[in-house]
Amino acid sequence: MRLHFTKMEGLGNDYIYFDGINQKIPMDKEFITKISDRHFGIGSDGMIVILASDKYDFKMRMFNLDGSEAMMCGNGIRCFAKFIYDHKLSDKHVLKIETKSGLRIVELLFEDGRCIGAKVNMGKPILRCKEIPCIYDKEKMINEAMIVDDHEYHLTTISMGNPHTVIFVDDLEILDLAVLGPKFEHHELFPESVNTEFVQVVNEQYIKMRVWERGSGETMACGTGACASMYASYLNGYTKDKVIVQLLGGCLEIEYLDGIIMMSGPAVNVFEGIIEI
Ligand SMILES: N[C@@H](CCC[C@H](N)C(=O)O)C(=O)O
Repeated sequence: MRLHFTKMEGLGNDYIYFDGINQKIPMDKEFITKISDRHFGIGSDGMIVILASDKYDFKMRMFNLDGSEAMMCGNGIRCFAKFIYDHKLSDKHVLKIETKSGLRIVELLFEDGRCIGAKVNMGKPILRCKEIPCIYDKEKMINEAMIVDDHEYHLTTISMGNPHTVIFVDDLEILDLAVLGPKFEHHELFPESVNTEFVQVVNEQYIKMRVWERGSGETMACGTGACASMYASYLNGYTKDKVIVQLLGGCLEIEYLDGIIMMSGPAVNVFEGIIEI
């Protein structure tokens, strides 16, 4: 069987995109890990499938590098919307997309008639530990001290449809994420695991972030993680309600407006191809 795919990236957070409306896409762990492998496969942080929705315009399913399915993907949903437009699956400039964490509304951004990115209504950040889920004896976890591997970290835990814990640090560059990331990813506080963001506040409108994603490891960027980091910075009084988040792969603009988080950023095609399976 031959499957058409498009490799796309949002700030270097790259996924393999399949039109699952006009072709039947396998969604098992073996297939996803194989095509995502950077030596033996196409190479990516995971896979995203475009599907028909009975409720909204389209439905997104998103899988991490290890084959686990996630509820939401911020960088992925911008590319998802660009894929729909570029492949003429719809000519709408505002799309209603069904995700595992509910409806997300995406407005395409254009330059010289070309779709270059999107602005996404990322919904309400969730702080209640039970809903994240996070096993903690208080209702919320905002700047709570935790000892992990003999070090004290202060955690602010938020769901953006998927779970995130945000840790403020003085210097991002000295962190050994390959060692530190898995300690949080597999911590007993997080029964469904967690994405961990390490954040350095530069000023009230500018933060830097590195991420250890559950199921994919360190990635160049994480859209939901940037939203969680912006909201954690705002809640802890470090920033205003609109910030630029600088990630390894570039910048996102994140705003907290009327209880909702809005995210704007690029979406880029890398290449298209056919894979024989
Ligand atoms: N890179 C993504 C998030 C992908 C899912 C995440 N690893 C999870 O399992 O929740 C983004 O841009 O938001």
